[in-house]
Amino acid sequence: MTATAAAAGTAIEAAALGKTYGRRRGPALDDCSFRLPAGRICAVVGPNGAGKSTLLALAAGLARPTAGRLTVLGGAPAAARARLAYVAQEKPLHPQLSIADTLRLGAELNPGRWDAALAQQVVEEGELDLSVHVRALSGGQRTRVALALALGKRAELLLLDEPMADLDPLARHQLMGTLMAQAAEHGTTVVMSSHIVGELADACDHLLLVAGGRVRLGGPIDELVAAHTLVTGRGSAAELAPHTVVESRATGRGTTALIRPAGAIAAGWEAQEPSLEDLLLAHLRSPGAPALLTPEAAPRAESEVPA
Ligand SMILES: Nc1ncnc2c1ncn2[C@@H]1O[C@H](COP(=O)(O)OP(=O)(O)OP(=O)(O)O)[C@@H](O)[C@H]1O
Repeated sequence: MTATAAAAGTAIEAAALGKTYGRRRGPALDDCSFRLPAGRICAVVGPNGAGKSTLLALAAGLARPTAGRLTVLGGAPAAARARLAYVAQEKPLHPQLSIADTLRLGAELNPGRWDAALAQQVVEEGELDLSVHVRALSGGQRTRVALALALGKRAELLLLDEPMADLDPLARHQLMGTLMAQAAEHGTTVVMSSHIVGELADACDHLLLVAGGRVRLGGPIDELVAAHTLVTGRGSAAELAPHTVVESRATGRGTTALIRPAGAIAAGWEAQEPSLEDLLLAHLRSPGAPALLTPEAAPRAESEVPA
């Protein structure tokens, strides 16, 4: 693959990326390196304060890194602004505008790419009256209007910060369906942070786990899950030494551990594939476990990156 072709296939690439807010604070992001291929539906997961919103704001070009390098759609994040849509956690909209005026503003700000029919469909599926002012909407209704704006922009990259958090289960299911159908039809890359594992397992094919400002896991979800094994046995955790032990816990019957196997698992241990939830919980409980980036999520060597 040529350097240009490789760049065309990359939505976001971070190399030793760092962000510190103010001199007195520790870094919100520290030495983060990863690559997100274009066309993926990527979940950004991590505990409160992990740096997820910071990463999305940097990718949206709304904040600047204090260390390292971040490339979005092949260039600087600010240069990609017209081709990406960002929905912030607090879903900022103009409260004094009606929904109709909000969509009209979306059309004016995105000449040549605005999909009025799609934006209107997203609003109408929520049975919202277009003449109602944004200030009169509930949190979940505001989220719907913010997603209508983002989808109407027909962006190549959607950056969604906890998009579904304040939606009721029906609205969540329905909006997620619209989002996934649109992304599949247009090859859109979607990056969304969430704390709801069920929502991610259904919708996302790629994972970025951030904890303590660092990337702990990155890659296709099925590859990350397949790289781990959940073992249960009467022995002690010490017997699992040849493998990378992400987390081990003493249970009534012996030990349960999530490992990254290095070779065969000894007799006496029952092995099974973990669920995505097993994987996330074990890594969240063991922030010191060695990080894992699959080959497609690993950043390219400097020599492969186009100037
Ligand atoms: N504008 C800001 N000024 C100062 N510190 C900030 C700012 N934004 C974030 N931080 C700090 O950076 C760290 C990462 O915050 P961030 O909002 O990125 O985390 P998060 O993973 O999105 O958390 P949550 O799941 O709670 O939304 C936190 O320690 C937070 O206090």
